[in-house]
Amino acid sequence: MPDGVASRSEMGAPVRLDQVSFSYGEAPLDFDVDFAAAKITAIMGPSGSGKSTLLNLVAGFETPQSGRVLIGGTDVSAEPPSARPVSMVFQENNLFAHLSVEQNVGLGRSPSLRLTGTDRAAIAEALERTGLAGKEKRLPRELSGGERQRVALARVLVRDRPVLLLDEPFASLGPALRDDMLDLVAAVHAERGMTVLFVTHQPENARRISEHVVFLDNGVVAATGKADDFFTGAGPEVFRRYIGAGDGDAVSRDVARKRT
Ligand SMILES: Nc1ncnc2c1ncn2[C@@H]1O[C@H](COP(=O)(O)OP(=O)(O)OP(=O)(O)O)[C@@H](O)[C@H]1O
Repeated sequence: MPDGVASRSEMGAPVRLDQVSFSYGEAPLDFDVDFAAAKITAIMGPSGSGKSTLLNLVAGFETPQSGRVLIGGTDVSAEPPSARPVSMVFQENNLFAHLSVEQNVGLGRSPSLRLTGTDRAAIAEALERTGLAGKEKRLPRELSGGERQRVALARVLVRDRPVLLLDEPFASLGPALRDDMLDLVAAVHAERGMTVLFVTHQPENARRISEHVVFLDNGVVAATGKADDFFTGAGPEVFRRYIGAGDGDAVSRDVARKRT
């Protein structure tokens, strides 16, 4: 990639949740888990198992009641989201409706949109990379769903942070477009080596780009391992039943029963 956007960043930072406890007021969530530096890890598990909450704890949108969040070995538990070395892409609502494509991407460089020549070159490069060249002046409502997610990815490119959090970012797209987007994430990961935490319900999505799997159930990490093992039937039984059952809640009840 030319100099404008991306001098290759440092390798991704490891992410650790060290005995993190958190609750929205109901059942507590307890996470004690490591995410390998510079790898893509799929976070899977039944609905309500705590996947989005885990990402929000890493991003700083939620704060642990006890325990620590470490990124690159540094305790960031008390840092606001803007101070953390993290980018995040959600399923939707990533963009400001009143700002153009170019401006939405530019926010990744400067929250006030005071952009230098280097910033503008980086933005142009990221738009080219994500297939959005020519659509710079459009507003989000003038884009397709897939294009909007490309804008969010372009912003990630210009931010160039060592950790990327993806919360079901392509769930609303059709299968072919979803595969294109996953391949784009994989290509960017191959170039930059950031640490990616990828929440998904879809085993085929996880399998396509992930090297590791963290499986959550009822607010705890129920299993971790290599994606190759998990998706070739050699993973833990709890995961095999989740995939096989196609009914996360049934598995969840089962695990809950086992623990009591
Ligand atoms: N803002 C909130 N206020 C109160 N409870 C919440 C809030 N967000 C999530 N929860 C609860 O916390 C638990 C974990 O939710 P979370 O969204 O992390 O699960 P998830 O695994 O991402 O689910 P899904 O796959 O359905 O998106 C659930 O019991 C959920 O109802």
